[in-house]
Amino acid sequence: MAQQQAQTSLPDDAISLPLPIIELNRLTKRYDGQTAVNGLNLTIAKGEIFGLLGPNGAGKTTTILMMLGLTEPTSGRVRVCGLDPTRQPLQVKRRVGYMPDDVGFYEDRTALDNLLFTARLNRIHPAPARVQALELLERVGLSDALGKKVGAFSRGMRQRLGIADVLIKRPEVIILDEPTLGIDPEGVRELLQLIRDLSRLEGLTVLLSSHHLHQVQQICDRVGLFVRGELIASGDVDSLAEQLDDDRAITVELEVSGWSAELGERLAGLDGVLAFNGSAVNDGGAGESARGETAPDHGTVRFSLRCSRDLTTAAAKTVIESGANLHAVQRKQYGLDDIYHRYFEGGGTVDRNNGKT
Ligand SMILES: Nc1ncnc2c1ncn2[C@@H]1O[C@H](COP(=O)(O)OP(=O)(O)OP(=O)(O)O)[C@@H](O)[C@H]1O
Repeated sequence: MAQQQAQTSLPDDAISLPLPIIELNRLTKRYDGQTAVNGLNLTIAKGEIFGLLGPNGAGKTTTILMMLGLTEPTSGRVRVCGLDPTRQPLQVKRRVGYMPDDVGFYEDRTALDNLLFTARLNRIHPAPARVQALELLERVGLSDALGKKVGAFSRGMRQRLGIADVLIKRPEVIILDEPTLGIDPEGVRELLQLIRDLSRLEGLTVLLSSHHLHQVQQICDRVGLFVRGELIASGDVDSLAEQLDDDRAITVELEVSGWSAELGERLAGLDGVLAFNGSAVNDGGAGESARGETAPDHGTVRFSLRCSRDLTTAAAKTVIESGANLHAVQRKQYGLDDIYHRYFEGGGTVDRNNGKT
């Protein structure tokens, strides 16, 4: 009881809430009557890695440009590090590092020279700039290439140099627009790991735009799904899947020998079955059938049930009780990946009510 009283008497400000670094309220941008960003509300906390995920043309770059003060919102409010980018673009630029999808470097200059040039632009004294540039080149794994001309760099090397380039001014926030574009899978893995380490070690806030769910999933604390200028869901990966897939349908897959039409009917009739599908295994691969009863009697059949609840045990029991042989049973819950493709296939068409398969 005494403990409870002590807890309730704590002042409000004793509860540490994550500090918002980026705040967007009802942010809207229209270009010649076309709405690129529509009433966007989003808060990103200090130290967070946030993934802005969406297909081409969703409005990700436009949102980023508004955060940087490079394009003016039609309406709504943006705050980055507590600053208004439209009115205080230079202050924002000092605190935010931006890496566009195609970073521009002086191709005929070395990696080190390019970093020193950026340092000069940011008014960093030459001596500490050199120390910092060498340190950053090491951090991004380019120490061996510091004297190499950037024109000879691979896409992955350029992106890593791009990260060093945005970090040289020691920003609080880094915004990376499609950072993994055109990099091979191994390079992508290394780059994402680097971004995550930087954020974790230095408390750096990262906003990453991408249309690759897998990449965003690997490193982001939270993801926002952006489609046609609207944020249709945001949260950690699990909560995102829940928000988008209201019925959380589960698929149960069975492989059964000694199949009978009667068994097909019993399985399809289980309470909670939304849809079903069966195909014969032992007939040379042919014989895909939409309904269990058309599969051959006594043969081996792969049967799949889409269910509103987990029917794995009930389905297995039904098979065994029928006297057929259950070779395999597998429960599959659709992940964010399936949901993402369901929403974004067909160029980002979204119909939250009818878009589900
Ligand atoms: N300067 C502009 N003038 C007119 N329309 C524009 C302009 N910039 C963007 N748009 C339009 O706004 C919409 C959003 O574009 P935006 O580049 O922000 O999307 P995105 O999600 O970043 O896509 P991508 O990954 O292809 O860059 C698109 O329909 C685009 O054609």
